[in-house]
Amino acid sequence: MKLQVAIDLLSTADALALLHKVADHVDIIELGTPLIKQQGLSVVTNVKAAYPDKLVFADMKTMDAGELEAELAFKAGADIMTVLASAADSTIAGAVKAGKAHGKHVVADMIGVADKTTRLKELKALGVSWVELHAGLDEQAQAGYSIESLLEAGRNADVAFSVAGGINTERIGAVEAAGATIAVAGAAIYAAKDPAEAAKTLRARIEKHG
Ligand SMILES: O=C([C@H](O)CO)[C@H](O)[C@H](O)COP(=O)(O)O
Repeated sequence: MKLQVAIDLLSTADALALLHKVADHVDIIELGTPLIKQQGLSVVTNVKAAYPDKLVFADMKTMDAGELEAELAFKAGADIMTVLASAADSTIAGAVKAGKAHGKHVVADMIGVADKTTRLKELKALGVSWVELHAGLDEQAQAGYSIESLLEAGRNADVAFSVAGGINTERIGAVEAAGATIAVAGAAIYAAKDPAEAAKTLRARIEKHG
């Protein structure tokens, strides 16, 4: 299983400072939606220039104009961009078309999708590279939040998936056991006292589970 760091900081300088500490321990660098909204797509270009050998993931959360927004992300240097799974099929198909034209990946973010089983099948047919089973920051803040419903959807999925939603050292083993190909960790790394140590520990948990 690969490790993706989600950077939900608000400046390119802070993102680069964090990456200086953690890049060696992660496979995929995600530039979070708030970061892209604050800095624009220049943050994607700057991070890709600094880390050309890493996969750079632009968390666009595109809801409309799929082909256009995917084009913008890929032209800025992203290797992977996200479209919302709740968007119209035509939006997702447009993003996938741009992904194919650029030889890059489009990921469908399942945030807010209630009927996961049906949508997962449709997304596979639409040709996304993988789906992200995701509970966003607001959902995580609700009382009684559990990652289990994401893992259950993953166990039953017939498509490659990543998981995002408060992954930490306690939860990452269950994420891998559910069959995820990528674990996404945001706050567990960027908000840690020692981000390098946090990323290293998450990586070690993955290696321990094989
Ligand atoms: O995608 C995310 C969220 O919608 C804000 O942009 C997070 O990056 C994702 O949830 C991973 O972060 P953590 O949940 O803090 O691990």
